Amino acid sequence: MSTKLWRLHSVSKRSAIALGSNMGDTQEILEASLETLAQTPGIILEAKSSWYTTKAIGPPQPDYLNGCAILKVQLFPQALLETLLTIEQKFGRVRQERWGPRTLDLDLLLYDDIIVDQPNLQIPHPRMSERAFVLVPLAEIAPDWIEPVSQRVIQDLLQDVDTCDVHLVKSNKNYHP
Ligand SMILES: Nc1ncnc2c1ncn2[C@@H]1O[C@H](COP(=O)(O)O)[C@@H](O)[C@H]1O
Ligand SMILES: Nc1nc2c(c(=O)[nH]1)N=C(COP(=O)(O)OP(=O)(O)O)CN2
Repeated sequence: MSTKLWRLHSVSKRSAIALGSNMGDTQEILEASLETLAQTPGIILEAKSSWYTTKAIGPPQPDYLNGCAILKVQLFPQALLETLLTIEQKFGRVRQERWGPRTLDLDLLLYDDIIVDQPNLQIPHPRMSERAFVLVPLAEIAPDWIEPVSQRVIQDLLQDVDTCDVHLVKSNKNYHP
């Protein structure tokens, strides 16, 4: 995947992303999408969480496999979003109904401590603080990251959500890229 120079910071920023899949070989898709991200110019994979099965929120559909990753990025937020959407398509993502099933969903959760409110991009992700399927894996790899709107750390936000539908499938504890 090529990256134009104007999309590169000279210094690295830290970003958190969420990964989800409930169609196809979900674990294979999530692992391969991280590999693709790690091979993208301007992106270094810093940490990945364990994988969790989670009950789908939205219309009736299969359970999801969810996880999170921390990236060191030289891409500006819009370029990072564009990269995520391109990788979703590469893995066969088709947009149909809202919150419908998908081979791959990559959401940009956090980017350093900045707040972005643009028509096509909101950071922090506007629904991350209410989603156990995001907070459980994110708390594993970034418990002390401050969510800049609420000014609360991730492990604190996790205390306010019901985690009973989030189950550990594959531990990536002690994973070092
Ligand atoms: N923080 C965000 N991460 C990913 N996508 C975002 C974000 N903020 C706005 N968007 C827009 O949402 C759709 C992608 O929807 P999904 O169903 O989550 O794939 C895309 O058009 C982004 O521009
Ligand atoms: N358990 C679980 N449920 C879900 C999941 C998911 O990953 N895990 N993703 C969804 C899709 O959210 P989408 O990215 O389409 O919309 P958003 O803009 O609200 O994140 C909807 N429901």
